[in-house]
Amino acid sequence: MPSSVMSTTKATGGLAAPAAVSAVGLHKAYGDKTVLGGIDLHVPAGSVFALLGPNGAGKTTAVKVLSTLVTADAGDLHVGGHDLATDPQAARAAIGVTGQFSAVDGLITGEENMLLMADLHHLSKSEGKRAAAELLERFDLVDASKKPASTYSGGMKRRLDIAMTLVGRPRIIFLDEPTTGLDPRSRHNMWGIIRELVTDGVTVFLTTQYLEEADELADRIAVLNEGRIAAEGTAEELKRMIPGGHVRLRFTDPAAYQAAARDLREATRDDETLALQIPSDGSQRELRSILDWLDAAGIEADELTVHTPDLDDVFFALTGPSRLADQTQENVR
Ligand SMILES: Nc1ncnc2c1ncn2[C@@H]1O[C@H](COP(=O)(O)OP(=O)(O)OP(=O)(O)O)[C@@H](O)[C@H]1O
Repeated sequence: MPSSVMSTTKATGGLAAPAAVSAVGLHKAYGDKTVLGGIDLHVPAGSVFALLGPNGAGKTTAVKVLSTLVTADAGDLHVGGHDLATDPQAARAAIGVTGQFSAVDGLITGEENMLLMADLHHLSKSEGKRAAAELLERFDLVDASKKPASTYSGGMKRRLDIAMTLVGRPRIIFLDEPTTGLDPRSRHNMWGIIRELVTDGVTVFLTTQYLEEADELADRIAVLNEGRIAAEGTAEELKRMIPGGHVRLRFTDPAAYQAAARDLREATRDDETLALQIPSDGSQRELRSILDWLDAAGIEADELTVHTPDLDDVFFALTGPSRLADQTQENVR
């Protein structure tokens, strides 16, 4: 199981920040199939929010509803401060959407796609040309700009899609599975692009099946399973929700190791590396009690590391078959 040395907690985006996207009781059914069973979402402005879930969980449906492409059956929904029920036009003006339902037209060139977008946003000819040139440059598409988009690689198409979205200068961007099908290099490029958007103050609402992606990018993550939010929090909070975390103490002095091992009965010993593994949720309270205990016993460990389960563990525990989910519920603190 991958481990991480304590210290990195991402910014939470600050819950006090005004919500760029908020949903209370979002419900959507197709016929008698409930796709979203009354979910709540809160995305602070300027943050990255990841909706994580397996195939068919309802991620795309959530994006379609929140980006006004599909209407909800129920729910109090606000995007960019606008009520989707009463003012969907204003919400639409604040957002950009890219993803599985890409806007890229393969028959025309990248540049023509950009200019078409500029037209749709009522930019003047010169403004449109300037915006297209700037964005094509920014997304490394200048060389390909005169070629039909159908000849672009998957990564180039996604970049063009985002570039087209940015023509309208949206403050909130929905990215539906932005890196699905991309090779590792293109995926990392896309992550860089997303981080850059956030630096510019844009709020990013992304859906993904990749835990690593949510872990890399998101301030907060909601795990969607069968139309319900199974868990919500920062990556670190989610990892702490499931068992498997521990604190590892490593010693160089065999006597100190033996003394600690004698007293810490719940610890698993590794006599070869002089390391003790203590089950722990990695919380500040538990770490303090371990440190206090070491101090009181006059024992000095040479290294203390906190190992938390990774998001894969969280994902499987929360989105697996019901039996597994029930078992996890019992373990959630
Ligand atoms: N227009 C529709 N009519 C009927 N059922 C639909 C429609 N759109 C989606 N669904 C159903 O809703 C469920 C959720 O679909 P959705 O596309 O939102 O899931 P997802 O989490 O985005 O999955 P994926 O990762 O595969 O894209 C699926 O069972 C799907 O078949």
